[in-house]
Amino acid sequence: MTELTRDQVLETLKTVRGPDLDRNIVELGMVSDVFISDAKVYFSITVPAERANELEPLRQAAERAVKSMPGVKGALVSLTAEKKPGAPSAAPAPVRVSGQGHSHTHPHAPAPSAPQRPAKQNIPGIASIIAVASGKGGVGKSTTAVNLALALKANGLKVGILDADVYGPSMPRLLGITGRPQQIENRIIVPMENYGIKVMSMGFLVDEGTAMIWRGPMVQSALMQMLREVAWGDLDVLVVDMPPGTGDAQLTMAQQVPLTGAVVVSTPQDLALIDARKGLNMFNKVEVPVLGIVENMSYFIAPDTGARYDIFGHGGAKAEAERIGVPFLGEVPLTIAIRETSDAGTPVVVSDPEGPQAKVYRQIAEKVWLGVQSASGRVAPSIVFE
Ligand SMILES: Nc1ncnc2c1ncn2[C@@H]1O[C@H](COP(=O)(O)OP(=O)(O)OP(=O)(O)O)[C@@H](O)[C@H]1O
Repeated sequence: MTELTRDQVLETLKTVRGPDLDRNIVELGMVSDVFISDAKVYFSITVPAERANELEPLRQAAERAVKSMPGVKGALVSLTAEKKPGAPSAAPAPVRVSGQGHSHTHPHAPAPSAPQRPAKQNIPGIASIIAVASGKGGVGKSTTAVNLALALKANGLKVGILDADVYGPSMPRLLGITGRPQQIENRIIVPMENYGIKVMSMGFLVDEGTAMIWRGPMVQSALMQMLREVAWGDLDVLVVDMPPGTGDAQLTMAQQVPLTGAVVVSTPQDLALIDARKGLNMFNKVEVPVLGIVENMSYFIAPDTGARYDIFGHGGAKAEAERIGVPFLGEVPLTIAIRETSDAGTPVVVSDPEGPQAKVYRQIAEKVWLGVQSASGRVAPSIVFE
């Protein structure tokens, strides 16, 4: 088979009409550079910010068109917001961050006036709980959660993962775990385990593909059961992979789980950042300290040349974090390695622990752990991060 070229992709994209239907998206100059790697195609489409929701079908049409090309194994298309020259950036949301202080030299120092959080019943044996959340789906929240957990483990901590994304549990697949957990006395469930971390997910209890209709109270009780009726043993940290979004279910969850802090994952596009800001506000509302923002799919690394391309508007999350005064935890590039290892159930932190991606996650884990220590008012133990 002949190799797929950018021109062929652009030719195909000419069949996708622009929002005003007069010309196609290529002629309208809406398509970014196109990158092809291992028969997977990556590009973004620039749209006016205010029309982003309305233009989601356009993104899907472009993705479908490319995926249907012979020889294409996959496509990742994102919408990027158009910046009007000279337009002021959106006013920062009034995010108050508990426990982060105002010092530039030590962003994690607890603020003396930090509001008292309502007492939630702690879970015996679990020293700290971190939520990994995103304002919207598909930004790589679960991928970040699993690699963060493994990076914390790699540094000697006792780690568990609770997959609270009951609508689309992904931990069984990401960690390559099959089978059902055992139940011991008093309905207590023994968590599954792989790579040295304990895991509980609704995905172990229902068959994949089984349509689950969850109503709010069911979600809450399933979550509470997975949290409190599981033999977690002693954990330094439990990482909770939250369901995407900032609706009632997420809010209740953030309220009911005794969270030490939250990590918000975003992609760099302005549009994703608007959603990320909603996530930050949600934690702010329930007075859970925000440990920081991770920018995922920050830039693209071509696997053949190792060259770096900033096609996704890299840096947006960092700027946003600075603007609203929350720590910026790090940039994770879009790489084939991260995607393929996740799909194979061997996340990059364990499959290539010395590689550049694992290093990024370890650095994020270091910052998160420091944040956890200061949010819970403890002095960081002497764990040495490289
Ligand atoms: N840095 C990355 N590089 C390459 N692919 C990535 C990266 N991060 C995530 N992905 C891929 O993007 C897809 C979505 O990731 P993931 O499932 O982690 O997102 P999510 O935000 O948890 O999604 P959902 O909202 O559906 O639960 C997956 O196919 C994953 O492998």
